[in-house]
Amino acid sequence: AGPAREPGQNRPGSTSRMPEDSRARLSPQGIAYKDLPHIANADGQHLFCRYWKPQASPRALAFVAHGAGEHCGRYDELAQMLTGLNFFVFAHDHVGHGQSEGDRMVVSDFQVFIRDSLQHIDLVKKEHPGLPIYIFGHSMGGAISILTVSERPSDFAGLVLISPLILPNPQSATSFKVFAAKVLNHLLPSFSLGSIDPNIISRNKEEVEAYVTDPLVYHGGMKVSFAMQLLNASARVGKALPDISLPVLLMHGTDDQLCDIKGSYHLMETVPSQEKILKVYDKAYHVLHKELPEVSSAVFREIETWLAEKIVTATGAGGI
Ligand SMILES: O=C1N[C@]2(CO1)C[C@H](C(=O)N1CCC(COc3ccc(F)cc3Cl)CC1)C2
Repeated sequence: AGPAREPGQNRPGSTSRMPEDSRARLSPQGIAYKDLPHIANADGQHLFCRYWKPQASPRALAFVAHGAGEHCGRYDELAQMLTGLNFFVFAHDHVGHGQSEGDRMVVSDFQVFIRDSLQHIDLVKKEHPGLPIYIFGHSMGGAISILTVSERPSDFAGLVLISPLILPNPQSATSFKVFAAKVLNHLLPSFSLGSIDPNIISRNKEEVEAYVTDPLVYHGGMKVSFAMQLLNASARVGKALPDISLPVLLMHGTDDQLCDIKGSYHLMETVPSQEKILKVYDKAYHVLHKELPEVSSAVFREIETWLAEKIVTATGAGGI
């Protein structure tokens, strides 16, 4: 009956699967989740997590929500900067992204991203009770952050948004495309609308190259069903803005072709926050934290300055 097989090893042609528990569950890259920092979401899907711990005991927490098709490892530099301010930074790869489970860039409902973020935030808050928590979001992660804050209006000390998805870009979501997407979604939800042109994410060629060669970034086309979820998200964001009243730091490039800067202007006109700052970067493209050096260094400095003054006053360690 052929060579002896390890228990559980499938015989060719057999349909039985490996035991579906954490011991055997492998990431899309084939790494056992038991060897990776992870959480299991409410649907039992394993989400890969990253944690950046400060040297001293943390003064604040920061959750980072990454964007469509990318992964939280791309925020290492931002996180390192924040640990320098004694922040404990944490993030995960959203369902269907990076080293987390789920079909690539597929989500049953945009709310799954918000639900999973709140689960992770609640988990870390339990380990660090009483610390102020800030939430960061870029692009689609900006929409996730806004909707996460709108579910917990008093839980967050501040919201930092880097070229957030608020209004779909009129090019990528013309009314015809929206109509077509709605019709297609019923007929061919997996129909591909084509992938993001990497050259429009940043003017920094090295960063474009890093994006193109990053194996954890999804380079396939965007499915109609996912585009519908993004449209659903931007509609929900529009409804949530009037209830956002926490401090907001917002940054957007004038030449962003993926998320319209008009969305950020709209946010500034709509959120009732007492403190809301919009920094506009002339001629900059979409990924401001991975743009030309003068832009990205200004973005990091902006965030660092804004936060430094906030946690000083928050911990009352201000001047005399
Ligand atoms: O560093 C980074 N940043 C990234 C990549 O790598 C950019 C990407 C990201 O999140 N978005 C860029 C694309 C955009 C498309 O939007 C739509 C498309 C069709 C449609 F019908 C309706 C919409 Cl709204 C969503 C937001 C994350």
